[in-house]
Amino acid sequence: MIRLRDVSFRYEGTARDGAREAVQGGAALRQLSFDVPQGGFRWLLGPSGAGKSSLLRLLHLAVRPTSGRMEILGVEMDQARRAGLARLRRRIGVVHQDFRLLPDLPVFDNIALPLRLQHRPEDEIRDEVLSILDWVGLRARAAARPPQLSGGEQQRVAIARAVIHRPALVLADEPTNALDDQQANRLMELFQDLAGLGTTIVVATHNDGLVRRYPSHELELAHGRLVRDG
Ligand SMILES: Nc1ncnc2c1ncn2[C@@H]1O[C@H](COP(=O)(O)OP(=O)(O)OP(=O)(O)O)[C@@H](O)[C@H]1O
Repeated sequence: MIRLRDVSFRYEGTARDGAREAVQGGAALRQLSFDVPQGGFRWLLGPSGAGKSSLLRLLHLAVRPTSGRMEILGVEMDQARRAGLARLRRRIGVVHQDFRLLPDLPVFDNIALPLRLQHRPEDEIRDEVLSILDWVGLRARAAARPPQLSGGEQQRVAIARAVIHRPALVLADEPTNALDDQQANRLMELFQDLAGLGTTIVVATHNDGLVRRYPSHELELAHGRLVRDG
């Protein structure tokens, strides 16, 4: 469950997720109020600069609202302590626009990371990673390093890493921009399956064709404001 009430956000410091140094400017997000129920799917739409990535950063707890109230997975942000936030973030899977894979680690270990953070037994990790590598069609590339992969392959690794630990919330920023139509359709089927199992999913995209093929509830931003919720 996500709940925002009058949430505004202005870049003033450096984002914890390593976003570029903040610059002076207006509010990136203005007075957003919306809910997403557990297991809900939302398209996040709007032109470049509308605030989609900023909203995903906020939902990923990489930055905090400048004002307003925000509840993520049942935790009210005001009350959340730093330790609690780290725990909460482990229940969120993210596909970053620029993938953010660890370049020196093999594909296998990149995907295994969220499971290792959960201290899962290595044999279990091996089974889970190999099975998702099959699903993304990259088992043969398990030992490769991310820089040796194509953009589409890297994006599929990023997707596998985001969902392997069955997070309660998945946030994806343009997760199909390096995929062909068939791969994008398979990703949407995965998202639909995950939502059916109770995962909340928010996907920012400019892929109009995909949105037409998979019509769903839309959150649309313009100049940092929510102009559509339906
Ligand atoms: N780290 C930052 N520091 C300062 N301003 C930022 C930062 N990141 C984004 N902005 C500004 O916040 C506003 C919203 O940007 P954001 O990246 O959230 O838009 P977007 O809808 O995701 O765009 P795109 O579709 O191009 O990714 C823009 O005015 C942008 O310049």
